[in-house]
Amino acid sequence: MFTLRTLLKPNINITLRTIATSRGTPNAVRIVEVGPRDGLQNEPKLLPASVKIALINQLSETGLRTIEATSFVSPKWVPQMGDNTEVLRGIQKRTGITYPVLTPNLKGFESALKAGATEVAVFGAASDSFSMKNINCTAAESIKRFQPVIEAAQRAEVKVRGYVSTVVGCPYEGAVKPSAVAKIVNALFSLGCYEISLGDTIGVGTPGSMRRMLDEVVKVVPPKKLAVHCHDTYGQALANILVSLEYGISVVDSSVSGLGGCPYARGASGNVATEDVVYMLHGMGIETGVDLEKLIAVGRYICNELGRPSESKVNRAWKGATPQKIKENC
Ligand SMILES: CC(C)(COP(=O)([O-])OP(=O)([O-])OC[C@H]1O[C@@H](n2cnc3c(N)ncnc32)[C@H](O)[C@@H]1OP(=O)([O-])[O-])[C@@H](O)C(=O)NCCC(=O)NCCSC(=O)C[C@@](C)(O)CC(=O)[O-]
Repeated sequence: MFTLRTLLKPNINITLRTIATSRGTPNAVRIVEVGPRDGLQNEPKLLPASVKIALINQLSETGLRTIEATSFVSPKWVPQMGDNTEVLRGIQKRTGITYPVLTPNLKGFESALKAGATEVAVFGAASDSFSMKNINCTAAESIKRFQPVIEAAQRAEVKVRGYVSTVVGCPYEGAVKPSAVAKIVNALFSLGCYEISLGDTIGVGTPGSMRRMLDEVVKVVPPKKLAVHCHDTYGQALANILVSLEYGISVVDSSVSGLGGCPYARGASGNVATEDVVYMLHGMGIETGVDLEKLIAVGRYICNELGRPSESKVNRAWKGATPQKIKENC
């Protein structure tokens, strides 16, 4: 049964275990911008491909090195991503930037390859109910489905990232056991994914539940091979990212202006906003290579297209301060 109490269970061992597991906060973080995919996939109104292309091209100017462009999933399941080939072919691909796409099966992988993908991602979950709703198979079945995708990608010299959803809580099953997360993380890593992104799909995690989960996961995959993917439903995303940094994780997924949500996770809000993550990291002296001012302009562009205010607190607060002024202030 899903209860917040289980997720918020206090853990008196946190301090001791944090000291024991802390690998030191990294000096630099790579941000994986998921706005064009995760951010837009849930939009009920179909956006023209030209807007998605303009969004990605503008993001390419901000210093981001990884921009998830689209997904090669069934258009019956996620209509918004039905223009995947047009988008991937239409963007200006910059040297030094990768544009990964989601591929749930071999059919998706083959279409992505034809459209010019050089990096793909498979996506599983730590809870069977979410996996069934999302990709129509259990977690164990998904591993069997991903194996030929990863093999085909290896033959084509295409890098594969692995996602694990519901790493803390599942909208259908409630609290998820850290051991279940570690099991699928290990399976994806063993299959050949170069990095595993840990998704708090419905944004219910707290620093306590993140630590309990990470304690198990870092036993099977080193922090350097992990990323975190936090949704901000309960306003905990930045705190959870901070905890992940303490574990030595240096890759953070986020979405410009906090766009998004998963169509198969009721009530889940958008990803943590890239502007907010960059602001926090720069304030901590951690490099991202991202120009915050340019990013804010991109956030405003896409929010204007969608006709809604930005979900990023930094974007809303930004009144034309230069990055230098911000640096001095925080
Ligand atoms: C995985 C499937 C396809 C299985 O769906 P299925 O119905 O089990 O697939 P199937 O193999 O039985 O095929 C059924 C139909 O789909 C077609 N089909 C089959 N595969 C493809 C494909 N790749 N591209 C295009 N079409 C495809 C196939 O050709 C067939 O067409 P029909 O004969 O009926 O005309 C389906 O469940 C699906 O597309 N799910 C989409 C899930 C999705 O995109 N979810 C959102 C992304 S995950 C996420 O947001 C979480 C994450 C990653 O951000 C991390 C986090 O926050 O936790």
